[in-house]
This record gives sequence, structure tokens and C-alpha cells, in this order.
Amino acid sequence: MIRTALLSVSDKNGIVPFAKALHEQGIKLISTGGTAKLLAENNLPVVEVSSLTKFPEMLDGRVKTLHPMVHGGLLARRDFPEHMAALKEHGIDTIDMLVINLYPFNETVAKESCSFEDAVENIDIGGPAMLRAAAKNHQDVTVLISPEDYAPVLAELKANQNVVSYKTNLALAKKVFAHTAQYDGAIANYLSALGDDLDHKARSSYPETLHLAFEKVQEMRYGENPHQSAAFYKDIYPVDGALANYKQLQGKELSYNNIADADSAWECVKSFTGNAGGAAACVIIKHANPCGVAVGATALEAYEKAFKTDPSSAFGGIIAFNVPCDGAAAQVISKQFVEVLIAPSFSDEAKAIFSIKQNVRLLEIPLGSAFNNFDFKRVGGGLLVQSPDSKNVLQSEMRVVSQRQPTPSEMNDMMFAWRVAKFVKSNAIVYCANGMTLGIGAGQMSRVDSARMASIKAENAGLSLKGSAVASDAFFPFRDGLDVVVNGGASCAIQPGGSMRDDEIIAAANEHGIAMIFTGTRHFRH
Ligand SMILES: NC(=O)c1ncn([C@@H]2O[C@H](COP(=O)(O)O)[C@@H](O)[C@H]2O)c1NC=O
Repeated sequence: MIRTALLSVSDKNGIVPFAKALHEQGIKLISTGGTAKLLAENNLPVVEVSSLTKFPEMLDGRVKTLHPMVHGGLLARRDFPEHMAALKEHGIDTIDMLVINLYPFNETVAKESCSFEDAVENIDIGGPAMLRAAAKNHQDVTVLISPEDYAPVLAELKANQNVVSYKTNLALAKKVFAHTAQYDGAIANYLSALGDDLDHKARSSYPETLHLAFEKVQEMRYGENPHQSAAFYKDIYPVDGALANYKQLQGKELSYNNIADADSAWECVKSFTGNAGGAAACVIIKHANPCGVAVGATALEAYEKAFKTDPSSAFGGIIAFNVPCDGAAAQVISKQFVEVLIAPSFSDEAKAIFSIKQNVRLLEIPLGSAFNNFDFKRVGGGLLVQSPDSKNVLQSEMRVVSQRQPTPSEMNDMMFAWRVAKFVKSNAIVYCANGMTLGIGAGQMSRVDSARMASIKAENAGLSLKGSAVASDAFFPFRDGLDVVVNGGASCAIQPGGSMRDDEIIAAANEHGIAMIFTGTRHFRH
């Protein structure tokens, strides 16, 4: 039964109404300096921790609650007579509830202006100590670190004469240990990223020890293959506009491959938002590669163009829009076998159309432009960490290297092709025209083979490559790749440049009379 609660919060949002409700339940309130002051100002009777410990809060708040009067009250087992006798002997009262949020270490070090001293002062000591004590003794103590738990715990108190169930206490304790682990992980990451000069701004992006914190969204029936187990975890701090913010409106549970492909589709389609050649963009993904990408005046037009690139591969694909999916698009897509359909929103008409196709997984994701801090790739016994490929080369950064200048429409097609190539597994060759992909060659070990594959795909789909633009995710090492794409029908090519044989490749472009652009940026994708 909760008789006494200790409240000590750095972020004081919502604490007054919660403390008031506890008081109305007849629960005695104990609190640290700043929190106690706020509660007293709001006419709540509150006992200051300093009057409990008979010690002033000292050393600029470094020592407030680190005292047996507090930790004895939190840690004593109520069902151990020796523990209760020890409390009695030393005049210690039990503390049955702890409400805490810690000094904002993460928020502090995220600031550009943070000094080493600021960071160190924001390492909470007393808070985690109390949290760990209360969580360890969860059978007798209720511990809250998150305002979202205030209302349900209050409801339980009211319904059960101030008793909180063991189930709730255990769930709250698990949250605490995850939180303190993450808090300490962030401190370790920060300190081990600093150099000897302790310069906040010059710290490495890669700490000596890397502590990651993710929370589980779901376990899946299986992983990439049925004999593998799998789960999906999301960042503790949401990434604006990222896949993990999805809301599933209908359909079966997402599988491991669904989520991986949905991420490729969403990241690719998002890259066409803004000034990227059309009001709407549509991406169709199959096995992590785009099998159709297009822009159009409407979602339907973009979809129909994207679908034309490779209708047979689009079967059972993952489709993403960067605009709301309306009834017109939904009507046509519903005739195709689609695993997952993603859009920033779905109109009521679109939802109604898919309601009779419950197998289709509909994901709503708010658009946003943030990138993950890091990309990770697990290798045997280790982890590769890199910054994400968030670069979009501007037209002004590109260089025409051929004698012939591209026409404005060739320029548009090349910009479009370049955006798509970034999302195609290497070696990537992408033919495009008029805001749609015509042939995509992906994942071949030889660039020439990718070029051949792209032509074959276009031919299979009945699409002409004559006068098309072609993008290559990395430079052509020899002229043979360029010869293949020009013979395939391309009238212009966009590629990073940077080969030791660039002169030879430029001469080949001039010989063919095509326009060629160097971006100076490579987009390998493995
Ligand atoms: N030193 C201590 O004994 C101590 N005990 C609690 N705190 C923290 O002090 C903060 C609340 O302080 P105040 O109520 O004075 O505003 C909380 O974030 C709490 O986690 C402490 N501060 C830092 O370690």
C-alpha cells in the first residue's frame, strides 16, 4: 500500500496535478529542493528531503538524497522482519512510491554550446541511485519515470485503496532499468568520444565504446528466411519522417522482409519530395531494389508510369507514395497483388477500397526529412558504422564533361535517374526518360552486366531506350560500360567520374555524341 511518495523531478511538467492527486489519496509527499518549492507554491503539504535526512542539500545539489533515510526507506523488504526492525531501530520510514526524472544529460550534450563542465554537471547521481533502489525493491515500491504512467497508476490507486499490483510495479521497474542503462550508455558514449582536450565540438562521432538503445516494436514470425527468428526495434528518440513512425491501418503483420523493403521504398520516394520533378512520386520495390520509379501530376499517374517499368517484378511488390493515396490510385492498385502500400495518408475512399482487400498492409507515415545518425551493418564479430548516404547532389555541383551540352529535358531526365540510382544496389545502371524509369540493372558484380540487364529489362517491358538518360552509381572504369548504354539507346549519361581512365570515357562520350555529366559523388549501396 502506498503511504509515502518521494517526488524529485528535473522536468517539472505535469508534476503538480499528479502530486495533488496523490495528496487527495491521502499519500504523504516528500520532495527535493526545487520540486518541493513548486509543490509548496501550489499549496501542497510537502516534507523536504533535507528535513528527513537532517542534512542540507549540499555541493550544488550533488548530494541531496544519498542518505540511509532515503535509501533505507526505498530498499527495505517489507516482508523481512529484520529489515523492518532495522528501519525502526534507526527511525527510518518506508517510501512506497518514487517519481523521478533525471538531469537532462542527452538534451544538454546535444547543444552546440555545451561545455565539458555543463555535461559533467548534468550527470545525475542521486536520481539513478534512487531509481535503481526502488526498481530493485519493486515488490514493495512503485517507481515512475514517465508522465505517461501517471494517469494509469493513479487510476489503479483509486480503484484499489492505494495498492498498486505487483504486475504494474514489475513493468515500471523494467522501464527503469532500461532507462538507467540508456542514461549511463549515453554518458559513456559522450565521454569516450572526447579527446584529451575535452573539446565538446571536436569530439568524435565514434565513441570508444558504443552503447545503443532501441525499443522493441514487435517480434516477427521469422526473419529473412523461415528458419531465422527476428524482431523489429525502433530508436528511443523518433527520427522525423522515418519508416519506424509508421501506423499500420490494416493488413497482416509486417514481416522482416516487408520492413526492409518498405524502408527502401519510403527512403527512395521521400527523396523526390520538394523540387524533384513532379507533384507526386511513386516507388515500387522488390527484393530491396526499385523495379519502378516515376513522378507524375497525380498519385495515379506516378503509379501507372512506375508500374510500366517492370510489370512482372511489380507483382507482390512494396509501393510507396510521397503524396496522399487517393481513391483513383487505390482503385487501380487494388487490382495488383501488393504486399505493402505506404503513403503519408490515405483518403477515406482509398481506405474503403482496401477494406475489402485485408491482406494489403497499409502504412501511414508522416513525411519528414531527418536521417538516422548512423547506418549499421553487422559483420562476423563486429559492427560497421557509418553516417547515412544523405547527400543529394545539387545541379550546381555537377559538371558537364562532354563537348555536347545536355538539353533541358536531358538534364531533367539525368537528375531523375541520378536520384533513383542512389537506391539501387550496386552495380547500379538506371535508364530513365520523362520522369520514369525505363530499365534498372541492379546488384551485378560487373557494371557492364548491370547495363546489359537494364536494357534487357526495358526490352522485356516493351520500353524504348532511344534518347533516354542513364545513371551509373559509380564511375565507368572502362569505356565498355558506356559503349553498352549508348548502344542501348541512351543519349546522355550521369555518373560520378573519378576513374583513372576518365579521359578515355569522356573521349568515348564525345565519339558517340552524347552529353555526359560528372556528379563528383558516388552512391554505392550494398
Ligand atoms: N544528488 C542527489 O542526491 C540527487 N537526488 C536527486 N537528484 C536529482 O535532482 C532532480 C530534482 O531536483 P530538484 O527537485 O531540486 O529540482 C532530479 O532530476 C533528481 O534525479 C539528485 N541530483 C543529482 O545527482
